[in-house]
Amino acid sequence: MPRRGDGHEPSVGGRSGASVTRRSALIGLAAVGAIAAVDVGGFLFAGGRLTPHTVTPSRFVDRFEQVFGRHEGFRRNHAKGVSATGWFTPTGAGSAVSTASVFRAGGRHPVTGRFSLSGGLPDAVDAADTVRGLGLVFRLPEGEQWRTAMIDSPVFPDRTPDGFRDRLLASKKIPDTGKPEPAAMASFLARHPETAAAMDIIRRQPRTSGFGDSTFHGLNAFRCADRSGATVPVRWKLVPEQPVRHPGAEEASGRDYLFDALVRDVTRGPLRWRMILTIGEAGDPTDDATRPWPADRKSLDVGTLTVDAIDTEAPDNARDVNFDPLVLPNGIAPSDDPLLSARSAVYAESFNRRSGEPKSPSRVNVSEVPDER
Ligand code: HEM
Repeated sequence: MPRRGDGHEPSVGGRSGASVTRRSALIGLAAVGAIAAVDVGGFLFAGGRLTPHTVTPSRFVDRFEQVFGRHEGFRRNHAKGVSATGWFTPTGAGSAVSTASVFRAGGRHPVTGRFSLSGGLPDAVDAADTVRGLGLVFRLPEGEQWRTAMIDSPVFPDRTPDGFRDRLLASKKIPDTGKPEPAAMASFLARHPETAAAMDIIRRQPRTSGFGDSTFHGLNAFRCADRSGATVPVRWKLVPEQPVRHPGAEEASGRDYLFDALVRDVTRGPLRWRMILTIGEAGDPTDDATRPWPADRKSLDVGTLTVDAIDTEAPDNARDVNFDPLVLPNGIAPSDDPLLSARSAVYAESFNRRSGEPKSPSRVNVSEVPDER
């Protein structure tokens, strides 16, 4: 089971300045998954940050399979999950920094989401300290989309795609003990002090009780552009409106207890999160997701995400979406974060592999969740 800071968190890759072209190419694609087939290889290497000698999308996905095994039809990371639907209501505050239609006051945009746990095991046992994920597709006017995938950690453990791929191996569990080889992780951390520092930050964040009271962080920096063309660096997060609880470890029980609780919560009424856009200042790192920005940075409350339905993964719902973080609307562009382009390319490789494989039922079947524990 992947744990916070142990090396199984999803990571990303990067490219700068190409979002408009990519977005334009994607508008009008009817199938949400079709993105995967568009531009994996060429775009990855055109970015110049990944080379065939280091990380390729295929080698990266091979690494996930090496660590977690090959589970046909499932995502190679964040394999266990459920589909969700709802909508996003902008406050209009985001229009101060971005022309994106998703931030314009007055709209209500349909959203498809997916709640997940990190790691490549589709039948993983839910655990309190496994990294929680939320992927979202915002369906915007004129066929635009915004896709983002976030986790409940305040920083990412890795600065580069290579670092993430190496960390995965260092945290691979050995069958004898069911734990990673301590010497392998120690050696990795000695070579990656930025990961050691990020893990300290992650460990200090108190755990919350489940998906509904988790804050989900986008972590990678992006750039917003206003009407005059002026740009600012941004990061975003979703902060729960649900009361936050910090349970003791003894509260966690049941193979699917996190997903079961999510299903029950939504049965009682919609869940809501505020989307907060943090505005970076000169000198704030935009190419290093291991480093937080100073706490006093200006932030904007740009809208509310409402989730009112959870569904078992099935054809044509979130199961068949690639939550590629470079599918961006006009008004939001990638930063120079090297994780972004790698992330885009590796997600596409994972998507392409799983799309061509036979499908097994998802571990979490929403209709079988008992009403009460
Ligand atoms: C080089 C860095 C990364 C790599 C290689 C990576 C890899 C992957 C892969 C292979 C998947 C499955 C994709 C699919 O089959 O659809 C995935 C899913 C996911 N990743 Fe990453 N990841 C990276 C960074 C990140 C970061 C920085 C975040 C959070 C900010 C993140 C959050 C997620 C989430 C939430 C999912 C599940 C999305 C879904 O439900 O489909 N990843 N990742």
